[in-house]
Order: sequence, then structure tokens, then C-alpha cells
Amino acid sequence: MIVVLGGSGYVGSSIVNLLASRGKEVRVLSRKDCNYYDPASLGDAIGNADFVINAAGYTGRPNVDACELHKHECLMGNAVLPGVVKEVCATKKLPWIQISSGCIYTGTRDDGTGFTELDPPNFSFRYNNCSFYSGTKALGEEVLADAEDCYILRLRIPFENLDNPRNYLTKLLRYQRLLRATNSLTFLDEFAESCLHCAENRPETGIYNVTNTGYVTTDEVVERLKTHGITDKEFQFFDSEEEFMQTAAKAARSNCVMNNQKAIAAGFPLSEVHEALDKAMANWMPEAAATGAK
Ligand SMILES: NC(=O)c1ccc[n+]([C@@H]2O[C@H](COP(=O)([O-])OP(=O)(O)OC[C@H]3O[C@@H](n4cnc5c(N)ncnc54)[C@H](OP(=O)(O)O)[C@@H]3O)[C@@H](O)[C@H]2O)c1
Ligand SMILES: Cc1cn([C@H]2C[C@H](O)[C@@H](COP(=O)(O)OP(=O)(O)O[C@H]3O[C@@H](C)[C@H](O)[C@@H](O)[C@H]3O)O2)c(=O)[nH]c1=O
Repeated sequence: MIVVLGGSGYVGSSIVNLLASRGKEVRVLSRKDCNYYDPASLGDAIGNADFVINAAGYTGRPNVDACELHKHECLMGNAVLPGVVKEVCATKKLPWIQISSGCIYTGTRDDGTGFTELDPPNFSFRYNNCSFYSGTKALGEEVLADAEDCYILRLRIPFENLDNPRNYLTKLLRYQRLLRATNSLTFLDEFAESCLHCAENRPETGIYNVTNTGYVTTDEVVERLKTHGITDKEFQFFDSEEEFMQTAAKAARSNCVMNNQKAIAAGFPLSEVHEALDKAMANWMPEAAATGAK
């Protein structure tokens, strides 16, 4: 049985739905069920699982700006909780997944290529340049440096075919003005498939950049939304990142390029990013229809 902490959330519910649709026995854990910060209580709640996925964490709503105001929850959920799950899974000898984020990087490597799993995070408290959210996600990975039998899967700006306030495509459609940026992205369906791949096929444990191959600019994504007939909106853009920071954001954002070669070599089902965007956009489901669709 696979136990999913935070299975009620945006990412967790996508994973739970996929596992259930593939006939896997899956159980959702919530903060209501036990004390996440007491290893004995969490261990009892995890019970007789044979695989654990930690999709619980604090992300802030509507976006990571909220983490600047809720630092305690953010630190506990993103940096302390992974350490408790590590302890419980080590005691029970369980393999498990921690959902991390590509937002612990900014930009590209000096040679213009994407960050690999060997590159230390450069958008973290250690660099003193990050949002509170990104800092806590980088700390969460540090806490797991010595974790056994653990997959640290880095998700990066999720998108999918279902219109949802957490979906990057929905965000681009709804924000009044857009920041011009270059990013690697993650098709949520393929991220969920990647979790299943880890649980079923048990590739080597460790950190994986679970992003679609390559990167895209904001302009490319909005042009594609038009090509697919999802919108005919005339998008407005910020003149600069400074203007974005002054008028629309409380915390600096990570925009970055990631290298997914390690994940591809380990058999993770990740397509090229433009192809993945086309798959999501070709099946676009507006919010009213998307509610309860998965
Ligand atoms: N969404 C993204 O863009 C994105 C991108 C990269 C990585 N991630 C990572 O993916 C994971 C899930 O994110 P999500 O977008 O699915 O978030 P979400 O929709 O807010 O769901 C997270 C779930 O975690 C539980 N939770 C909320 N606050 C918590 C706290 N302070 N401590 C412990 N548990 C808490 C809640 O479940 P219960 O109320 O049932 O306990 C919630 O449903 C997080 O680790 C996040 O950092 C997300
Ligand atoms: C607020 C805002 C953001 N943006 C841009 C900045 C970013 O490139 C992109 C996403 O920014 P936000 O929506 O603020 O999302 P965010 O920064 O909260 O998104 C992050 O959520 C975390 C939980 C994940 O770990 C990250 O991987 C990422 O998905 O949208 C605009 O273009 N206009 C806006 O008004």
C-alpha cells in the first residue's frame, strides 16, 4: 500500500488519482490524522505501508508571496517535516518520495545550460537571495542529505490540461500582467507517472530533476495558448523584473533552467517541454468542466 501525505493538495491529489486509476492500493494522510512532528504518531498513521510519498508542505496561496507572512508554517512544513518522515521511514525500512522543487535555483549555469542534481542550489538561505519558500525547500533537501531509500523529486512550475488556480497555464491566462522569463516546467501528469515509476520500478534512489526536457519562454507559452484556441487575449507584460517586484510580488521568484538527463536515463517518463505543453493544451478543460474531472 502507498501512503500519500498531503494527498488532498494540488500535487498530491494528482498522484493519488493516478495511483488509484492504475489499481494501486493508496491511502491519503492528512495533518488531521496524526501529529506530523511526532515520529511515533506519524509512524502509527503510516501503519503497514510499503511505500510513502510526502506531498505535504506549505506553498502559500495564491502563490509563494504568502510564505513571507507565514514563516513558521512554511519552515515546519517544508524543512522540518521531511526530517520526521525520514526518521519514520528509516525506522520502518520504507522507500519513499519527498516532493521538492526546482525553485531552489535561479537562472542557468555559467555556461548557459540547465542545473544538474550535482549543482548546489543557488536560490537559498545560504546565498541570502531567495524567497522564504525557496529557502525552506532547499533546507528540506539538506535535511535529507543522508536519507536512505529516498527519492527527492524536484517539480518545477506544474502545468496540466485542467484549468486550476495552481496550474501555470491558468496563472498565465489570469494574471493581469506577465513577467517575461525563461523556465523549465513540469507536466503534472508526467510527474505523477514519475512517482509511480519510482514506486513500481525502483530506479536508483537520490535527487532527480523531474522536469520536461528543455525550457520555454513566457512568450512561447502564451503564443501556444493562442494557437490552441484557448484564448485570444492580448497579453500585457511587465517592462522589467524590477517593475514586477515593485508592483506584483512580495518575494523574488525563481526562474530557471533545469537539466533532466539523470531522470531520463533512469526511465522517468518525461517528454520534451513543447510536446508536453501541446498534450496539455490539446485537452484543455476550462475550470467549470475541470472540477472533479480527474
Ligand atoms: N504547486 C507547485 O507549484 C509546486 C511546485 C514544486 C514543488 N511543489 C511541492 O509539492 C508539494 C505539494 O504542493 P501543492 O502545490 O500540492 O500544495 P497544496 O495544494 O497546498 O497541498 C499540500 C498539502 O499539504 C498539507 N499542508 C498544508 N500546509 C501544511 C503545513 N504547513 N505542514 C504540513 N502539511 C501541510 C495539506 O494537506 P492536509 O490539510 O490534508 O494535511 C495540503 O493539502 C509541496 O512540498 C510543494 O513545495 C509544489
Ligand atoms: C504574481 C505573478 C507571477 N508571474 C510569473 C512569475 C513566474 O514566472 C510565474 C509563476 O509565479 P507565481 O504564480 O507567483 O508562482 P509561484 O512563484 O508561487 O510558483 C511556484 O510555486 C511553488 C509552490 C513551486 O515550488 C514553484 O515551482 C512555482 O510553481 O508567473 C507573472 O507573470 N505575473 C504575476 O502577476
